[in-house]
Amino acid sequence: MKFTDRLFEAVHPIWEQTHMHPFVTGIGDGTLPKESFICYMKQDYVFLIDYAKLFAMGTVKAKSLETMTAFAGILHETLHHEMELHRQYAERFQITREELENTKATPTNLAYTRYMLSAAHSGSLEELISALLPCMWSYWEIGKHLKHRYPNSEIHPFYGEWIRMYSSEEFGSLTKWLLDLLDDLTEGKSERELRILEDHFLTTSRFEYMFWDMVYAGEEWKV
Ligand SMILES: Cc1ncc(C[n+]2csc(CCO)c2C)c(N)n1
Repeated sequence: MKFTDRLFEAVHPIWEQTHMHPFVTGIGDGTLPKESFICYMKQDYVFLIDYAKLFAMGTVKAKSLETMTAFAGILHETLHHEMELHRQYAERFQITREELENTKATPTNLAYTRYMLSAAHSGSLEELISALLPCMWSYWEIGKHLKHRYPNSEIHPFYGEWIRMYSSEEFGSLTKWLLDLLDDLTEGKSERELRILEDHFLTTSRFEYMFWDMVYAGEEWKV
């Protein structure tokens, strides 16, 4: 069994709940209040600034020029393509780039990015990939799920663009590349090592769920 098949089985209950989360279903059926979505976009923008650094660290830890080039490509894609989606949504609400960039990350957002950056700093390339993988894989799954469950969601005047981006073949092939790389890197690894990777993967999968929940609840610093 491929290591990523094992991860897919283990994460199934978390993803089932994620797909049913009211924030996610609200994007799908178009009922999510726009203010909630904008709050998510702002938190996600500062999340992506930190997250992009993981790809930069991937270029440093890569063991071949091919892998190094691929990580540099995803880094570019995130900064120029994915974050452009956020900048465009913000523009529709007259939110300036400066305001977007200066969004104060919530406790959950910070905990999530710090967890990944810490695993990436102190761990192997496999650890780095296992920690960052749910971010890409879960969005690809959500994009496909929403497109299938809500057939008109792709053409929704506000949320359609979001769904088209995350269900796109382009995002799918980036995720598949990462899955193949992790399967390659984990071949022949001991059960003890695999368990550490699975633990990173499940922890950040739970953080993905918490990110949706945090923007739905409107989490803020209390003092
Ligand atoms: C909390 C959160 N989790 C996942 C993504 C999705 N995402 C982030 S980077 C990347 C790959 C290439 O840009 C993808 C799919 C997000 N935006 N925010």
